[in-house]
Amino acid sequence: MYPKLQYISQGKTIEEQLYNIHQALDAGCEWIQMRFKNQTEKNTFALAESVKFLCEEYLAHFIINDDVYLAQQIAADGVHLGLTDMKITEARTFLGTTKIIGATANTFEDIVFQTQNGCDYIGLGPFQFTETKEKLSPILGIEGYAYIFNKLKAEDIQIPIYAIGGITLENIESLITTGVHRVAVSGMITKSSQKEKLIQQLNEKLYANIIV
Ligand SMILES: Cc1ncc(COP(=O)(O)OP(=O)(O)O)c(N)n1
Ligand SMILES: Cc1ncsc1CCOP(=O)(O)O
Ligand SMILES: [Mg+2]
Repeated sequence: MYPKLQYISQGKTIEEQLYNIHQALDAGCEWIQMRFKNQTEKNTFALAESVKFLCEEYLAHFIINDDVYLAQQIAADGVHLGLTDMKITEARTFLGTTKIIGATANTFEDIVFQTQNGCDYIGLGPFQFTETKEKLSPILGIEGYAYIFNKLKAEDIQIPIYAIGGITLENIESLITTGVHRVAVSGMITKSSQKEKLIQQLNEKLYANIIV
């Protein structure tokens, strides 16, 4: 099963991205999503090659944001796709069944739709406001997660779900009360001056529950 913590990379340059990813891996992150927006094909490819090498060294999962072709080209472990990116069914046909395909959802209906289309996990959010992403979907808050997780339970829908969007260490316990046991985070780890301690604390909270 996938790690319960996914780090989404940040950085405006290849160097900044590599620095942040290396730091996250050194601090114990076991799953990296490379998110490098508005870049040339050449830059994105160069970064992806270096990140693949790093993730292999650290035995970490490595997925790429948005770009299914790049994920295949460099043999990444998979891809994360939003509601306006390539369709999950198309990506599955292209990548096959061995690759991880993550899908974004903002509502219960999105989760049902993306799950039926064959994704492996869901990134559900945004939890709260974040500067990391522009054009955010409606904020879910604790109430939104509680509502959606109740419906998932009632309809016995089972798929790994990662909360995302402005999440901090202080939010984890209340998220867990709603049924969330997995998070995808960017700013909290990138900005932390004590990454190793933070990741240890996050994992302690996420793995404290018996649900895996
Ligand atoms: C784990 C995870 N969940 C959601 C997203 C958001 O994807 P998307 O809606 O396609 O937005 P961009 O990240 O492409 O701006 C994600 N990346 N990861
Ligand atoms: C990519 C993405 N999709 C919804 S919120 C978000 C940003 C997550 O980053 P952060 O943890 O810094 O809010
Ligand atoms: Mg996207």
